[in-house]
Formats: sequence, C-alpha cells, structure tokens
Amino acid sequence: MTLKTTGLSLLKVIGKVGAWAFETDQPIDCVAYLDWDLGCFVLELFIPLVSSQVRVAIMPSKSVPIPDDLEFDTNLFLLPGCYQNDLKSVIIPEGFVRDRVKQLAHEIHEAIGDKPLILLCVLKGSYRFFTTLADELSVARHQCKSAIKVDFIRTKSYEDTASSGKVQIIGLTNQDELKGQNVLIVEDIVDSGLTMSRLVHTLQDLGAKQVWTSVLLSKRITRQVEVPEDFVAFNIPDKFIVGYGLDYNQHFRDLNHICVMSEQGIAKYKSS
Ligand SMILES: O=P(O)(O)OC[C@H]1O[C@H](OP(=O)(O)OP(=O)(O)O)[C@H](O)[C@@H]1O
Ligand code: HPA
Repeated sequence: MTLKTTGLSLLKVIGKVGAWAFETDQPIDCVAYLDWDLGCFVLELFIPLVSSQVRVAIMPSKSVPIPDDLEFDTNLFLLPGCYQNDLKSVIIPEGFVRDRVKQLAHEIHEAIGDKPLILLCVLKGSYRFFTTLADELSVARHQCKSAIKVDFIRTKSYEDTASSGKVQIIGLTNQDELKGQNVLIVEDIVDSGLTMSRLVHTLQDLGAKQVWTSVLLSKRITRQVEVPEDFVAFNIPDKFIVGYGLDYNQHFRDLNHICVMSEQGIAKYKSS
C-alpha cells in the first residue's frame, strides 16, 4: 500500500503505509477514516494557516514493475516494416499490456464500485489504452445500474523527447458535462507529472465531484510536480518509450508493442 494525494499538493508524502509520514511546515490537525465509497482509508489534513483541506487516500497500489534491464530483441516480434531499424527493443509486448489492463479494470471497479462514472480520455497518447480500458471496465461493470460515459480532452507539451514545461490544453469537448461528476482520467504516461497536474487542477476548477487517475505507464523518475496516481498498470524505467499510442514527434503511435527507439529512429524522426 502506498499513500497517494488526491487533493491539493500542499503536503509531500515521503513514506509508505506501515512506516508512513508526511511533511509540512504548517501546524495541522488530521482525521483518518475508512471511506466506503472510495473503497480505501482516507486521511484528512486540516491546515489552519492556509484554511485548506488536503485529502490523502490510501489506495492499494498493484502496479507491475518493469525492471531497468528488461529489453526483448525486436527480432522476436512482428513489427511493421516501416519501423525496421528504428527500434532498439521491446520492453512491454502488447499481449502483456492487454492482460494487465484487464486486471486494472477490475482493480478500478473494486475501488470505485457502481457509481456513475465519466472516463476522460487524454488525447492523443491515451487513445489505445482508453479503448482497451473502457471495454474491460464495461465488462467488469456489467451488473451496474449506471452506464459509463466518455469524454475527451487533448493536451500537448512534448517535442522530441523533452517536455516544453508548458502544457497546452487544446480541446475539451463539453466543459459543463464534467461539473458535479465522478471522473476517471485515463492517461498513457506520467513522466514529469506536469500534464497530470494540469489535468487534475482543470477538473477541480470545472467543479468535478470526485477525480481519480488511471495511468498505463508511470515512469520511475523524480516528478517535477507530485501528482495522484490512483490506478497504475506498469511502473517503467527512465527511458523514452514509444508504441501503444505513445509517440516520438507523432511517429510510432500505431506500433502494437511498447518499445525503445534505436539511435537511427531517434535521428530519423527528430524535429528539425
Ligand atoms: O508527465 P509529463 O512529462 O507531462 O508527460 C506525460 C504526457 O506527455 C505525453 O503527451 P504529449 O504532450 O506528447 O501529447 P500527446 O498525448 O499528443 O502525445 C503523454 O501523452 C502525456 O500526456
Ligand atoms: O517516454 C515517453 N514516450 C512518449 N511520450 C512521452 N511523454 C512523456 N514521456 C514520454
């Protein structure tokens, strides 16, 4: 179990459940309880000086770790001819992704339950993760009385392999539809954390009732900004990866497996 912040980033979680702790330079009062709706323990912290409330939900974190040195030879896979020599290795084969996303859908359903839910797809990178997760979640929720709804938002911040540091929100289909709703953000990757942070704050500003985050890939690096990662499929090494929707300058999204590029691929598609 790990501690996750689900509220404002006014505190820094530095420990794990069993020996957990948190840091703040403010005097605080706190209360802990079991939230049956959320399906987890919640720690509420009251910070009088800034008159804010921070909620820390203790969620089961079952993400699958991909070891630093796990790389499969590309010759073991059927890869599109157009990418020949542009890829160095496969780090997560498509079958493994699908299997894990199926499990993740059950983990989400166990935690969130039957309540009305909007799945928010973060385009473009999440389009494949989103369709797989939405399908699996519909199966997991087959006895629910409330149907899943879907919505879409587009963000952009990367050129080549680096974030510009400025997250543009390019499109949100219907802002009013999210007001007062339970929203599950469906994001392909958390790297610096800047995009997820912008999304969570945008949804809070739009008046969403409850916001959870589901993430296909959580990169093992120090975040530029701490973000809630409630449901994570894989925890991956610090490598720039492509495939299963993820791109390098708009290339490789159609690749089925999650891969690392070769030097040739990086040079070939580098922005001028
Ligand atoms: O944690 P961060 O460092 O912010 O990185 C994560 C974001 O970067 C990518 O988006 P990108 O801006 O490349 O747009 P895309 O989804 O269209 O590929 C990815 O799809 C995430 O949304
Ligand atoms: O490793 C990555 N690959 C593709 N897109 C990304 N956006 C953030 N990190 C990555």
